[in-house]
Amino acid sequence: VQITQNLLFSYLRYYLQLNFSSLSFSLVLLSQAVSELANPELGCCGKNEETSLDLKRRGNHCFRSRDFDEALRLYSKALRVAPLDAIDGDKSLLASLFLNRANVLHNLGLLKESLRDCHRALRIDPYYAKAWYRRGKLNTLLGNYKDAFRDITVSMSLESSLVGKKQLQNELKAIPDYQNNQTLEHDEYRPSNDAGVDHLPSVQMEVKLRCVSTKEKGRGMVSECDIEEASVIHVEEPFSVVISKSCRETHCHFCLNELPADTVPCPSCSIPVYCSESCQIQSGGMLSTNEMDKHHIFQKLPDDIVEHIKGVTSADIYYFATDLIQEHQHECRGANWPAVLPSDAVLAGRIIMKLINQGKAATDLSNLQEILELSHTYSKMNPENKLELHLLSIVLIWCLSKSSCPNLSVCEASVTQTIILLSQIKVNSIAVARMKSSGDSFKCLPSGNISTKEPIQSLEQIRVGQALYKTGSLFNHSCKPNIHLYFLSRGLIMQTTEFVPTGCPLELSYGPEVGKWDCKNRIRFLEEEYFFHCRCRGCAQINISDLVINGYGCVNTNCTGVVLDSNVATCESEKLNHFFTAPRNVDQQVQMREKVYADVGEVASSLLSKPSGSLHIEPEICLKCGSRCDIENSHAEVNKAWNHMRRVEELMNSGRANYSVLSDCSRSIAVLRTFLHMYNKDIADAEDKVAQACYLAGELVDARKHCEASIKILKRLYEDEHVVIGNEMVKLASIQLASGDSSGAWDTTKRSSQIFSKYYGSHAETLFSYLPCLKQETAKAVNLSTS
Ligand SMILES: C[S@@+](CC[C@H](N)C(=O)[O-])C[C@H]1O[C@@H](n2cnc3c(N)ncnc32)[C@H](O)[C@@H]1O
Repeated sequence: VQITQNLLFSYLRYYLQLNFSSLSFSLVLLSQAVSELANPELGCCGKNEETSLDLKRRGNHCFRSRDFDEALRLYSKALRVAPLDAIDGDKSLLASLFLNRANVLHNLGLLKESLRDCHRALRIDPYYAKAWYRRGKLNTLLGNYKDAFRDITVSMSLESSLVGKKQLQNELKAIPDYQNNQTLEHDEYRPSNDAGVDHLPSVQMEVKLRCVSTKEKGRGMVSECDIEEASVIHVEEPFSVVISKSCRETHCHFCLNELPADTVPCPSCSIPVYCSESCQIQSGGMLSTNEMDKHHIFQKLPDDIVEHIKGVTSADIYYFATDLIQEHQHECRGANWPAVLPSDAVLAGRIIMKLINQGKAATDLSNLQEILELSHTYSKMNPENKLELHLLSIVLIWCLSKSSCPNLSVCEASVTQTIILLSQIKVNSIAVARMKSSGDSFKCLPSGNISTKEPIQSLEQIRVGQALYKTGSLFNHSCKPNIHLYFLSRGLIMQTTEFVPTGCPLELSYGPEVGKWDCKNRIRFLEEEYFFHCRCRGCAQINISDLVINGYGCVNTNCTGVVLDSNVATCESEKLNHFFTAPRNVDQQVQMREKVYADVGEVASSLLSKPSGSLHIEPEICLKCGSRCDIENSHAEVNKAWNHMRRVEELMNSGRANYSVLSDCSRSIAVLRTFLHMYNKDIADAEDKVAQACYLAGELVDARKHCEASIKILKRLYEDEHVVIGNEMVKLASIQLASGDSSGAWDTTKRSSQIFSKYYGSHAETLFSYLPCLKQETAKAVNLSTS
């Protein structure tokens, strides 16, 4: 650590001489990470028996005082730090912790989770009578009577006292269908564990893609055939993935799905947690095996019961997929660098180790670029970004070589190649996202009713991880994408959102989209985050959305024209000029001219009532009637209205929404509508917020009015069937449902489902858990109103 720090500081000093007066936030974080690496207190992420025992004692205390949530938390924490071989009394600490947690889960009504924990306790200790007993009870409750009978029989065989045996005999008799169970033949044991990783759909045989190269965008994917809308065009498992730091305690470190209550810890370090054994093994490898043959104690039992014991306690079923390179294994050596370093560096570490373990990368990493074949934009990065990459790569190579790969040489080649790898990760890795499930609107209550106490659902994504997909990274960006990307577990799925003719580029959005931001903001974002100047159709052609999204209204109250500020006007004029000045051959020029006239014509006729091609863009001048507008004044009024809206929002969040608050909101919207263009996105946002407030206050007629107003604007900014519109329609449907308009709600739900399946195919209902619930509720309401 000392050597690395010295190296880093000399590097820093060198760069600071080159006129770096202040360090960026990420560099401050990096230097903090290096100090943490050097801190012996924070340096070990291994197991700790004492801490685990203490957590167990505290968990027991909470269990006794019936604070089951806290007991669950403490036992799970204790499991994370319990060493594999630790003993508590005469039992394995791990096994007893799993059983204690099973008792808590049972009390919380989480029967399947509890059953899985019993199963875990028994795989560690097959003689654990209490675990067999608990398993039997749970299987009885779950209706698995045959298993219950066998579990309690095993528990009875391990029980030494006569009283205990008698009690268990009574338990056996209480199992329904007891007589039948005694005569049932043995059948294969089916494990009840492991939700497992979702399976990816297949791409239809006829969909064919090709990689082509262009001067403007480098390599990119195009279709080799006509592809229908909503077709799956590409599925891929990642080359490597890393979980987001913010999701470490809430999501599985392998499949990135939400963690269940019965989390599975890593057997050899205290950092990752998994949703199942299968994920743990795929990520970190297999540690323990079961030696069932030595269990002479069970030999007196009938054959079917012995088979049952083997089935429950055998570890064999978890050996599948272990030929994969486990991405966490090299991190699992007691060092804390994977927890301390930024995600980019941990991902780079995983990629390097995978390639070394596969025997592909040289130990000085000199062939890294050739193997990965990824583009990068190192030369376009600013010096501070570069400095960060240089420092990170030194730290990473040092950590890898010290903690897990002594063959890896810390030399110029390995550091240089790692710098390039980090810059490749910046532009090629993809954020793995999930739809946010907590805080969902109209949560389905157990009764199946929809609660109007919750805020309306909003389409919010959380970034659960970062992954490198080798083919996925060949798809270029467009602010008007024709494909959409989503995830099942770690797997990526790409689907067309419109008909794509043969030879057409297949492009997805890296974040910015027409309708979400105006052109200058999209361009700035892509330059800052991805270091390229966007050359997509959305940024090259004039479109209505870019003109109105941040536009002001005309001073002439009868005029529907738009007024632009100087930034937007400059950006939009450049688009117009670019088409006529960019060097092209004559054919192309004619084609482009026709195309741009067609687009401008569309904009002009629908919004500006100008003849095709006569569009002239000037700041502060209405594009339709030519009146001059005082944008500074409009801007000030709009800001005042927004400040007011924000205050109102705070009141609403603290539950103090009432009629006067709502009428204040309506006044603010009126101000926005006076000064902004009628399709300005701020009005849509404000309408949406007010709709939500009205919904919460039970003012459903107003809620509907505002929600519909928001949808109307969004349809102008995006396309009619954009997923954003689908999301707004879900809100509208819930308002319609609450206000008794069942047929309207039914219709809206149907339309939103169509939109979601265009974007998420058959997985729409799995990914948006509220959709089936809403469908069910609207169908029920329609049936009620017609019967
Ligand atoms: C994930 S890679 C896509 C594949 C890449 N074109 C290649 O050759 O490997 C992202 C890089 O592609 C280029 N790119 C993608 N979309 C672009 C766009 N709309 N305009 C210009 N360049 C683009 C940029 O160089 C960007 O850094």
